[in-house]
Amino acid sequence: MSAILEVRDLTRNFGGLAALSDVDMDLETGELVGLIGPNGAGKTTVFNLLTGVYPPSSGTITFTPDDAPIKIGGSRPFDICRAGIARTFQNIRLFKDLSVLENVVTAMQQSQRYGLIASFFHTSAWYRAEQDVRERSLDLLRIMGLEDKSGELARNLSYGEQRHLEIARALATDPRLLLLDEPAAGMNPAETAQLTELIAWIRQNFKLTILLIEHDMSLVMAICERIYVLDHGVVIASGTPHEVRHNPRVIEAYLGEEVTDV
Ligand SMILES: Nc1ncnc2c1ncn2[C@@H]1O[C@H](COP(=O)(O)OP(=O)(O)OP(=O)(O)O)[C@@H](O)[C@H]1O
Repeated sequence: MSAILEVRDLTRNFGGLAALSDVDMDLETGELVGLIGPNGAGKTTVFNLLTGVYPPSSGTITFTPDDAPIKIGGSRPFDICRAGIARTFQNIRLFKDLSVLENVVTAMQQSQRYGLIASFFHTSAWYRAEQDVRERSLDLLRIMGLEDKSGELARNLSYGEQRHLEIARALATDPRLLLLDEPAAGMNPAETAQLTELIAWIRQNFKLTILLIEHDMSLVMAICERIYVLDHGVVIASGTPHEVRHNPRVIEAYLGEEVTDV
């Protein structure tokens, strides 16, 4: 295995607040890694820096999807997405007034390169490419269990279905590294169990590396090979689920009874 992501001394300040301080993190290609910590620990800020929402105050992020390392700290979100990092959001972000299928199609089109002339004159090559995007989008909806809903407006989906659609949109950009921000938030235990299996399946079949923020410990402990624990912007522990849930610093910081019970 080789490192697909190497984060060194990552720091982000908001005014006087150190949201992240000197964070180091390594992801091997193909790993499924959890990022946990109490509210306000800095988890989403890690995702925001990895996807270019904010530049780091200092530190480096090196993404190596293939052989050539890419320094992404400070790059634009669009370029980072093109390089192969996709994410979902804690607060679902969909085009609520587009159909389910159109939501995936628009995400997939972002990562397509049409020639200006082809898209302006709607050449036959353009039509073929559009058809291909539509078919691959339907395939993704099938995988996410949303095929029957492809014509529905996104706003009419249940909360759990909207979370599945977000993942389909992220997969549509053909990522190498997928960042999932609380994918099970708002789901009941049965939905969470189903999602847990789906995430493991996606990782395996799309040959993805996944970094997962999640408060639901049953999901984290079930599928993550390694876990990083943040508290007040600092990595206080990392290791296997077993190591992390028995780490006194972690228990004290936030997990307490919940993790020892898992
Ligand atoms: N754009 C911003 N401006 C100012 N402060 C911010 C900004 N983004 C995050 N913060 C602060 O940085 C800290 C870390 O926030 P972050 O959202 O990364 O935490 P989190 O671990 O994802 O929390 P939660 O589990 O509640 O989502 C918090 O104190 C938050 O208020």
